[in-house]
Formats: sequence, C-alpha cells, structure tokens
Amino acid sequence: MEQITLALAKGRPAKQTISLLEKTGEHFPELTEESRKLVFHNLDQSIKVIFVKAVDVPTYVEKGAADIGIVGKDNILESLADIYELLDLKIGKCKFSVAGKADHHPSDNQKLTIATKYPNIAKKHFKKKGQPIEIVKLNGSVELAPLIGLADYIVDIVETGNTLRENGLSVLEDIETISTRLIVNKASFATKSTQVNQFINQLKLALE
Ligand SMILES: Nc1ncnc2c1ncn2[C@@H]1O[C@H](COP(=O)(O)OP(=O)(O)OP(=O)(O)O)[C@@H](O)[C@H]1O
Ligand SMILES: O=P(O)(O)OC[C@H]1O[C@H](OP(=O)(O)OP(=O)(O)O)[C@H](O)[C@@H]1O
Repeated sequence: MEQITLALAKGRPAKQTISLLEKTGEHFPELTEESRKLVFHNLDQSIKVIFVKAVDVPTYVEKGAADIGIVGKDNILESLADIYELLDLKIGKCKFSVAGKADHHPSDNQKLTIATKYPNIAKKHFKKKGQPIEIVKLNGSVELAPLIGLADYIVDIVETGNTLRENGLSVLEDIETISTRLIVNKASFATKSTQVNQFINQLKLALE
C-alpha cells in the first residue's frame, strides 16, 4: 500500500499528539517532542511523520506535501486553506477572544485598531459585526499592545486567562473555541482513501 504522510504541528500540543499516535498502536521509534529530527517512520514504513511549524501545517496539507495534518483550529482558520477537517482530537483546548482594558472607551464610529497574530480571523469577526478595523499584525506578546497604546483591543488565544489577568486585561467577547484537529488533503482523501480512513479510525479508537 502507498505510504501516507502526516504533518504534525511542533509546539504546545505536540507532546499530547505524540502520545495519542502511540495509542493507535503505530510505533514511531525516535519520535519525541524534544527530538531535532524532522522526519520519522512507523515500523512498517506505511506512515511518514513530518514535524513542521504549526502555522505551516495547513499549507503542507493543502499543497499535498502531506496527506494528513494535525494542528490547532486557530491555524486552520487563519490559513484559509482548502482542506477537509475530519476529526476533533479534543486536545490543545483554548478559545479566541477579543480582549482589552476594561476602562478603555474609544469614541463611537471610530475605526478600531486590533493587534493580533491572527489577522484573517480578526478581520472576519469584525466584518460580521460591521465594525471597521485596522490590523496591527504582531508575532507574540500581543497583550502588550493595548497597554502601550499600540491598539484598542487584541484578538488572541485565551486558555487559563492568566496572561490577560497579569496584564490587567479582560475578555470582552469570545469568538470561537479551539482544539487540535485532523485535516486531510482533498485529493489524498480520494486517491488514498483506504490508508487515510484506516488512520482516522485508528485515531478515533485511541480517543475513546
Ligand atoms: N494557551 C495557549 N496559547 C497558545 N496556543 C495554545 C494554547 N493552548 C493551546 N494552544 C494551541 O497550541 C498552538 C500553539 O502552540 P505554540 O505556542 O507552541 O506554537 P506557536 O505559537 O506556533 O509557536 P511559536 O510561539 O514558537 O511561534 C496553537 O496553535 C493552539 O492551537
Ligand atoms: O490564557 P493563557 O493560559 O495565559 O494562555 C494564552 C497566552 O498564551 C499564548 O501566548 P504564547 O505563550 O504562545 O506566547 P506569545 O504568543 O507571546 O509568543 C497566547 O497568545 C496568550 O498570550
């Protein structure tokens, strides 16, 4: 049978994803969160795992460089990639929220400035509300922006809420819940349906 390629997101949820993979009964010698290797195989070489930056997983899958991807819903939504999302792995749980200083009151009809690592998600959210915004794209420490007057509000991931609290910010509105999902390349879903479905079923059993 033809090999399938699985793109795994590096970073926060990687450890849990790897232990879930081991529970499917497939064994990947050398695959650990700490490893500096980027390509791994299971024992019969039927599955190739590539370790890529989370934001890049939807691109690998959309372009067919990977048949399957395991990545956060945040990265899927932001990428706008044309892929199938087939399974919720129920790990890496957090949410997207709008947050800001409770005492910040921009005047009505003013264009709001929103700082975020996720411009597409922020634009879509405020467009739906009919609120004109300007985006300040940041790559981290987003919570700083409202504190130093770089933005009115932020759109960011909230998990425990500690980062907001410790910076005197609060959630103003929730946008969407996030968790780690399994995505599939559209062509692979047709041409490698046996292998793809078998892998999804193994994962579903591991999730029970
Ligand atoms: N508290 C959280 N903060 C950020 N991401 C979280 C949180 N909880 C779960 N996640 C999930 O983890 C993923 C991010 O992991 P991580 O922060 O390690 O990656 P990254 O931000 O892409 O890496 P880097 O910060 O090195 O660029 C998110 O895409 C999201 O799906
Ligand atoms: O609600 P909490 O549990 O505090 O988690 C949310 C925080 O974690 C993430 O940041 P990350 O640690 O990835 O840092 P960075 O985006 O600033 O690099 C996210 O962007 C929030 O800042």
